Amino acid sequence: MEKIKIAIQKSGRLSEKSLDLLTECGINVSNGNRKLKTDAHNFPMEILFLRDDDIPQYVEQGVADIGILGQNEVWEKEKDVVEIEKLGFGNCRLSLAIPKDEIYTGLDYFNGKRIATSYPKILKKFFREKGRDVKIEELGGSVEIATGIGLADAIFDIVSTGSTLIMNGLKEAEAIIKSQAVLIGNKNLSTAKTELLERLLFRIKAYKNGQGKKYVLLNAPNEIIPDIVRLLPGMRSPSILPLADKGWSSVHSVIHDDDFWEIIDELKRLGAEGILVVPIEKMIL
Ligand SMILES: Nc1ncnc2c1ncn2[C@@H]1O[C@H](COP(=O)(O)OP(=O)(O)OP(=O)(O)O)[C@@H](O)[C@H]1O
Ligand SMILES: O=P(O)(O)OC[C@H]1O[C@H](OP(=O)(O)OP(=O)(O)O)[C@H](O)[C@@H]1O
Ligand SMILES: [Mg+2]
Repeated sequence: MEKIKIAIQKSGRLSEKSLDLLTECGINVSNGNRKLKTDAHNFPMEILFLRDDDIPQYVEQGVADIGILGQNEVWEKEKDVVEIEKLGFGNCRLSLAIPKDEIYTGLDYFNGKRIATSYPKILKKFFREKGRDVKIEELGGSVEIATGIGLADAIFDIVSTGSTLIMNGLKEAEAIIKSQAVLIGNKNLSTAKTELLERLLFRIKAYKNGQGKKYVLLNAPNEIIPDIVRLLPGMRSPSILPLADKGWSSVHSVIHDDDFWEIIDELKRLGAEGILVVPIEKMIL
């Protein structure tokens, strides 16, 4: 039987979350013995553990059929691959940063300056579009050190919390682009592999749909049910079941984490009782 080959990061920011996603999709992978290639136990899938920089090229060539990596690497490598699905982790931005005591005057500040980065293509394209002339110093990593050692006047690198910038005496001047982990794929997958990809995607979407949502069950007197339904639209509409206690119903619905507490407060104010909140593992729409 044909297997789909997926490339994930061997060790780094995305490794654990990539494996966790496969686990959430019911795909069991054992990687205890540092093997760089392994088979899933219960899905026709082979997992390749690689440097994230190499994944776009391998997916383009078909060495791997699909891969998980940051959009930043996909954009930088400019390989002929398709972005299939955003995965909702590895969220970060690519930013220009300068020494903290400098006065930032807008993009003109960078005219003629040396900027250190591991993302020269993205940076070159950005300044070309903005019509500014900069000198790019390409570095493989530890980019934040570049200004402190006199290699560059500014840097362009990944920022998340901003603490690496602060620790290295820098401040964020411009956030250029946002990135997150994505699933990418080869453009010419066989029919069998496309079917396997569809099965995987179905599971990824079911997992993603359940993220950031809660299942809520509550009891309420029938006269306030219309108000509660207005608050809890649910997926289609909430389920309403009569309780053994006449004049009362049980309402079941899905709510987003974002407005969770506001809705709970309002439900209580309306007179709902016995509110039960349950995490959602998967949701198939
Ligand atoms: N601080 C962060 N917060 C969130 N996501 C991040 C952060 N740093 C990096 N990422 C994302 O995770 C990806 C991998 O980051 P990591 O630092 O592990 O890369 P790397 O050092 O290039 O690894 P490799 O050894 O595989 O080349 C990045 O390309 C980016 O998409
Ligand atoms: O804004 P922050 O939350 O501080 O995160 C940003 C840092 O995270 C990444 O490095 P990582 O820690 O993955 O180490 P690396 O240099 O080995 O890639 C990135 O290259 C930045 O240096
Ligand atoms: Mg890398």
